[in-house]
Amino acid sequence: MLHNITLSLVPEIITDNILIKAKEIAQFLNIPLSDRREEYPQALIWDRDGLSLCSISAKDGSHAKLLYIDFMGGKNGYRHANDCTTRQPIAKAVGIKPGFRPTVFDATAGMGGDGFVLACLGCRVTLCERSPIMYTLLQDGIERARQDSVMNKIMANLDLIHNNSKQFLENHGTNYHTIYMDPMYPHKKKSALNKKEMRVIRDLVGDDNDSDNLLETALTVAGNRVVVKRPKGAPYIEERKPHHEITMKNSRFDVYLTSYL
Ligand SMILES: C[S@@+](CC[C@H](N)C(=O)[O-])C[C@H]1O[C@@H](n2cnc3c(N)ncnc32)[C@H](O)[C@@H]1O
Repeated sequence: MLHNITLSLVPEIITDNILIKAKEIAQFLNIPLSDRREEYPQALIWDRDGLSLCSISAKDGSHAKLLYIDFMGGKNGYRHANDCTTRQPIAKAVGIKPGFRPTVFDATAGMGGDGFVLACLGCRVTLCERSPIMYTLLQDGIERARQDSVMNKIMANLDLIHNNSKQFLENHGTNYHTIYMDPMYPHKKKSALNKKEMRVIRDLVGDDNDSDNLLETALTVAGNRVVVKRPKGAPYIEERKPHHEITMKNSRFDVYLTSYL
């Protein structure tokens, strides 16, 4: 049971269908569905824009959005419109080549941003997320994008599953050319997590301290390669040196080629 969080609907969107769906979400998350969100420090608020995780002010019950997944606007919309070329580092890292689009298992879906870019570039991507709240927010973002005629074509490349990726890969991992991982890096100082969203996700899901086990499994099942995103200067997972690295301003991709293992 998640503590101190409720699901709350704004009155103007309430219909019978939405109420049914809201009850399903509350049951899945094991949280109350309440119209008294001022009694909770955090709430998943469902309004005309969709679902967002919000902090609630104890003083006056006002809310501030912490996490909201939008594939059509914001950073994702910008990347789709202006930055979706096969020259970008993530495309090279996962093994996109002229005439070849790898199937990708994104083992650490998070906000879905990296998986979305790969879907825009024509890869079939399976997003896997173990945090029930992150999964619920992602599902909502994907469903909204599917209602848009342009986005729907890209979203057809994206599947979403709720699971621990290690467990899923043990049974189905050989179906993918590339396994992609971007685990939360255990920063000592909070300030090192520069993006506000990443700080919120870390508060929600904690550090992904089991990423070494995930990498081990990924390396045994991936068809072609495993790609690990790391902050610049971070040690390799398990001190395992990759076959090559692609470096960017603040981060890098460690690329492990399964044919050389
Ligand atoms: C740093 S975020 C990923 C950000 C993502 N690349 C993006 O573009 O938004 C890491 C996410 O991976 C998820 N995660 C970590 N280990 C996982 C595992 N073994 N199975 C499923 N999800 C996992 C965490 O819950 C968290 O939401």
